[in-house]
Amino acid sequence: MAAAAAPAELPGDSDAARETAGAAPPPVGPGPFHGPFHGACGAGRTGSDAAGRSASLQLANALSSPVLKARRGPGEEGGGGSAPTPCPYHSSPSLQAVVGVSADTAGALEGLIRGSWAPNATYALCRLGVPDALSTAPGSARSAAELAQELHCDAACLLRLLRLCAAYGLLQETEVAAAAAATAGSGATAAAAAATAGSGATAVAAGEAGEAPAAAAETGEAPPSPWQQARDRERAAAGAEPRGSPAAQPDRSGSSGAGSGSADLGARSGSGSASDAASCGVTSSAGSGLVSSGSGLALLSSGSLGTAVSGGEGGGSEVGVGVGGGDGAAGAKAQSPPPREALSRFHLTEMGAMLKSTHPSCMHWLALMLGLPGHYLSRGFLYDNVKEGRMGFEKAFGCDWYSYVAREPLEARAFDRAMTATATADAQLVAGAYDFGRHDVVMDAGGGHGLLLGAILHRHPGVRSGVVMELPGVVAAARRLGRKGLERLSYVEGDFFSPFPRAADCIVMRLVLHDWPDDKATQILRHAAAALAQSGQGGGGLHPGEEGKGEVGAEEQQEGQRGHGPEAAGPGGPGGPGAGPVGPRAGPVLVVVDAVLPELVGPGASPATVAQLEFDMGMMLMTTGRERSLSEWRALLRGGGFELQQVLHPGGGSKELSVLVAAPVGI
Ligand SMILES: C[S@@+](CC[C@H](N)C(=O)[O-])C[C@H]1O[C@@H](n2cnc3c(N)ncnc32)[C@H](O)[C@@H]1O
Repeated sequence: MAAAAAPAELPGDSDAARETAGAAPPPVGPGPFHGPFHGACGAGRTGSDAAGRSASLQLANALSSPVLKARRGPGEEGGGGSAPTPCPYHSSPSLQAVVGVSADTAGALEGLIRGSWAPNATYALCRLGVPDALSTAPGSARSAAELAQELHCDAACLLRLLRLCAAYGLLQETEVAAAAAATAGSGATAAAAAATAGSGATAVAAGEAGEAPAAAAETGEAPPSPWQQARDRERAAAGAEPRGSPAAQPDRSGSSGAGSGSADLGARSGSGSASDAASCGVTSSAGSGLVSSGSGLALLSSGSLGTAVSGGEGGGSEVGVGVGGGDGAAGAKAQSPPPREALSRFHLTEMGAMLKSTHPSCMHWLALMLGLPGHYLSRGFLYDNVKEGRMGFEKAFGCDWYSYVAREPLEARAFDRAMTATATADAQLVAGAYDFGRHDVVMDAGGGHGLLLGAILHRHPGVRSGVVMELPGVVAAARRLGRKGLERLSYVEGDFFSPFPRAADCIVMRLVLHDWPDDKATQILRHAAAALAQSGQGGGGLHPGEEGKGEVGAEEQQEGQRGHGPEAAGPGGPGGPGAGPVGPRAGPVLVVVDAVLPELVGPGASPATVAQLEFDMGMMLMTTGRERSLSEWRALLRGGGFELQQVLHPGGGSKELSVLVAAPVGI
């Protein structure tokens, strides 16, 4: 009882305590796992010397080895017939871990446990505004320091985030000095600066000039800095061109940040003379907070004196640029090289550009949604969720997800637009997977901003009209987004837990049913079945008394915002693949677009399955919803009045959604 009442003890605590209590003395000497096996298990215990203990550990190592055990064969354990002497090391959990766990498996498990920082990193990147502050043009790359100043954040920390994001493929890192070197040779300012600095000044930034060590020796330039040398070695190991070779030089055509045809930091100053950087008296606060910027470098180029740029809020950083600083203090300051955040520049890759807030993919919003507290913090409540069987989100925030977004405008906006982002990837696939053109009225229930329905209408001219049924707030947002070119699309306010306000002969639900547990999903399905039945009775219009309620007319769509509305669905419109002459009308159907989990899961599951199962955790935490296997879908649909007819796999998308086509039973 007492033990059970000790809440602070986590599973494994008591094991750890036992291990500590019975722990073997620490190994002495060169360590137990070096050198050949020799001696017997008890040998180390009879002697008190370090060598004995070491031998004992070696023995423990050997005895614990599954390979040796297998070689010895049964009955040989302990050797010689006498009872084996218990070895304290043999039973040590630490030693067992070392000898009994494969490094590959342990490494894979560690990787799994640590997971990826990508959601946090992309969220931070977007929230800081980095994608919007960068472009894809290599020539307009900007230093971390410059970005930090503009975005009011810490330059050194930002640099580290940017480098991680570069490794994810979102950014490309280049060097300001390498670009600068391209122009420094002929730069009048460089020469003037070098002359002003006087001989004997230390060339602090020449290591950034973009030369390999050998080339530097030939030209008499200062050797590369240690971190630069380390990177050169990394590059050489990776088979890349060494720095300074033409292939390793960044695109110089647009090195605007450094200023064209002028001198820059790290310029080649010639043997024994001061580098431009040294002569410019670059200063650094406590050696860490220096901020340089494209504009700062431009000032260098134009020979401005005494330019000081203060860093952002947290950085406490500054750059002091003083061409012609001949005094001893300036020379001493110039000894410390400019920090990397002033030298490393970044531009967006094509993938990174999708994180701009203006990009039509809306990935910016997906990154925000996944990093904002609603999504990110609720993950920390997974244990509680499983332990108590109650939505972790509710435990974390005291309400359900939809109540939460109703009071958190940023999360609401991020959520709605993130839905559009994921719909963008699926819209074309889904529109082409099923012949919607055989239906008269297609309704997307819980259809968000209407991007999927827009793609369907665009691709299937045979559909007379499409209607998105959504919550009032979403319909209002959709009004602002516009639907230019899709006059057949309308929006209607509705609640799918009540009778649908309109009838339709095809009802689509993408990522709707997975939001809800079976009993709620069954309610939605029954209302959908009723709306389909209504269409069969000529009830394609509004229900009595519903005329005009919440309907968004074309005249209300004036505030078009490019890129987000259904017209952004992309190619594949009328005349595209899948479009064709209007054929015979089909019977009423429900088209569910959702994940289908495998019935059994084990090692080797596809990345899509892993993504689906991870999504399932999100559903459990935030919505009480769930992903379902095919047998679960079939049962759910049957309970809601449908018979599953077809399962289509259009492929693609991050978690490979399936298209389930079901017919209402008894219509
Ligand atoms: C996970 S989102 C999917 C949105 C869209 N179908 C898509 O694929 O992008 C679920 C949608 O259901 C809507 N929704 C939630 N509760 C609803 C209700 N009671 N009636 C109608 N729509 C609702 C939400 O506003 C949200 O847009």
